[in-house]
Amino acid sequence: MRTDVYPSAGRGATNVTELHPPQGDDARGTAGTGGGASPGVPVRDIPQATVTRLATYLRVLGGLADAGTLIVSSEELATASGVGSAKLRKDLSFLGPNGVRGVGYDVLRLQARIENALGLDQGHRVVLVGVGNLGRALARYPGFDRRGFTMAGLFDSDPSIVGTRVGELTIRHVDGLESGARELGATIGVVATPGDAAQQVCDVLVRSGVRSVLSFAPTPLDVPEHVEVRRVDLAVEMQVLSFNSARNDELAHASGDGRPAGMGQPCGPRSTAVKATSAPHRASSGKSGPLGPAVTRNGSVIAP
Ligand SMILES: NC(=O)c1ccc[n+]([C@@H]2O[C@H](COP(=O)([O-])OP(=O)(O)OC[C@H]3O[C@@H](n4cnc5c(N)ncnc54)[C@H](O)[C@@H]3O)[C@@H](O)[C@H]2O)c1
Repeated sequence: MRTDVYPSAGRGATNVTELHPPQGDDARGTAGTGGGASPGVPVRDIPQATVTRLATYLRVLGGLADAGTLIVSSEELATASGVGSAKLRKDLSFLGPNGVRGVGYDVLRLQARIENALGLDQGHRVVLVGVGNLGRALARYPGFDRRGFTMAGLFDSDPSIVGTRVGELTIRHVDGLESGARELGATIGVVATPGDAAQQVCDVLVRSGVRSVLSFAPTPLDVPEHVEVRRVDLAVEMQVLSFNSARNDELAHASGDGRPAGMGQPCGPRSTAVKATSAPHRASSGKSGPLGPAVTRNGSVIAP
């Protein structure tokens, strides 16, 4: 890790987070990149854990809106999001008055309110650097667009793929990243290069004016104070799943249902995801499909 360039940031700095950061409600959110017009608490004061759940509510609301559902109760929305309804009401209270007691939430209105708080209402233009196995898969994913993220530019250093197309986009050489990202109006940079190239790529993104970086590289990144970095590590996610599975076994053992404690059944029917999938909670919109993915007890949404 370099520490010379941005001495006030870097690993452990408050603006560098791992995917699924500690869920403590004390951590203040980072939703202040946009929005802020909600008549509730200023977005900078929304706890990070709430910000994460707001993104989940937004996904569920999107499914409801697609299915033509107009109103959803807090219980339905909470169940579909995998949280308790009290927590959901508390989360939504940060956005100001929402919903009508005994009636529910206006789906489109709440969607717009959350988008505003998360800074999504203007949309984001994304440049992706490193169009290898992972980058290519991300570049092809159609789901970003409908959630407000437009894949605007692809960059790589490999001359054998520069000039080739992925979907609608032509891969550009990374030498043109700084001017290209600026010209494309990129607000988010995705780093999918090998670790040894990630810092250099990140520096160029920062110089181009990008203020949010999502990195899949296994190395920590140093960034100036005004830049937000999130690092995604699927191995960490699987370690969390592994831990939860072991904990569930222990709880089952302690409650005497006869199942052995320990990690002996990682794929068994007690896995959180399988259990949630086998008995998914659906909002009673009268339609079976609008909520799409099944939801785990702890709030993660399992994509279909
Ligand atoms: N976080 C996770 O869960 C996770 C999962 C898979 C992969 N990864 C990481 O994602 C990264 C990409 O993995 P992959 O399997 O797609 O690798 P890959 O080798 O298939 O692709 C890497 C791409 O980056 C390009 N590249 C290399 N140096 C570059 C530079 N300086 N500028 C621009 N482009 C450059 C290469 O030409 C290649 O196209 C790796 O760092 C890998 O460790 C993370």
